[in-house]
Amino acid sequence: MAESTPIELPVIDISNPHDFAVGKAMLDAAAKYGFLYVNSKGTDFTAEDVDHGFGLSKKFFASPAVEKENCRIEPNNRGWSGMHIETLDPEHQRTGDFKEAMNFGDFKDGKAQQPLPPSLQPHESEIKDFAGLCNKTCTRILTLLALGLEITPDFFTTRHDPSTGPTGSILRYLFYPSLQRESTKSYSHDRDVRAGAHSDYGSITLLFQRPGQPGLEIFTPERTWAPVPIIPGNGLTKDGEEYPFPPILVNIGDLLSYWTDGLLKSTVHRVVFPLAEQQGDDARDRYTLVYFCHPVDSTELVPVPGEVVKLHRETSEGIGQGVVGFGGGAGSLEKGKRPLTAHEHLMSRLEATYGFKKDE
Ligand SMILES: O=C(O)CCC(=O)C(=O)O
Ligand SMILES: [Fe+2]
Repeated sequence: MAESTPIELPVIDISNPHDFAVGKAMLDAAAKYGFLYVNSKGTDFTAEDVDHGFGLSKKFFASPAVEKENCRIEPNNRGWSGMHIETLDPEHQRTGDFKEAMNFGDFKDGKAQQPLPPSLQPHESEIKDFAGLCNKTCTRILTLLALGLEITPDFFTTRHDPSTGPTGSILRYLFYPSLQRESTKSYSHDRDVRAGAHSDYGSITLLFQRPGQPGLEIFTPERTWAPVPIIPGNGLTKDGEEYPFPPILVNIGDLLSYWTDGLLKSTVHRVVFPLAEQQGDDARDRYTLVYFCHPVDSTELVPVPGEVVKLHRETSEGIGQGVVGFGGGAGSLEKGKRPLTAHEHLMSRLEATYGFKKDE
């Protein structure tokens, strides 16, 4: 079986979040693929920040299971989920995802609002700082998307400001053990996957990856699975320089797709064991850091204003056909019904994935 052709996505420089042309380029990519890279130079991160984040994640996943057990994931989506606990594509998966994850919710006055395991307790402020940098980078991206949509530049950022109220934003450490680990013994190539096909729930997602640890694939408009390279193109920036760390992969989530009536695409993706890994020549653990950015819980998802979304709404046939993010589009709300809040939108998605309702 041949590995399919990798997808080519644009790499966008977000160092100036007020550049209209960059906003348009970002909107184009978000509307066409739902995925794009941002150049790691011109974000709010240094290579050291990112290395340090991965270091903490490794330390956590290597810690004893009994310590992680005390931080088990809760219905608020915070905490640790062990191997096979999450099943992102329950219709097609026989076994849960071949991964472990640790989710951190909002920090308040510098403190995590959830139990932290002993391996991470001494690092609370570093984790908070990393989440803060993620939020800052998302502010740049959301400003550029607003420019592209020709609405007030702070339309999204004022609604994603965690200092104004609780949000559903999550920083997530992920660990996908290689096929040489004991915990992947039961893996069967025909039936199993590292993370099942899914779309993300929030506004935008940032994904940090490590060189040499591939696995992400996206479902293309041609209805094929395409691997996403960790470092795109020839591995260098447009100016022929090396990236300080692999470009951050950004994707649009269901909520932002819903909010823009499907103009921005929430693209289905999954994580697999790459062919080389399956053939046993190149066993690699994969670690990723993910930031799911969500609006403040109380945000009402009234349709995003402006001519760009309006024109899309008038010309698109997608509304109500399951391609505009979960639950139709904000613009197709029946008369007399109140808009969903960001919190309600998230809860409906989480219930569909974890089935928390069933256990209540
Ligand atoms: O780890 C990855 O590569 C992707 C993770 C992901 O898609 C998710 O957690 O939603
Ligand atoms: Fe995802």
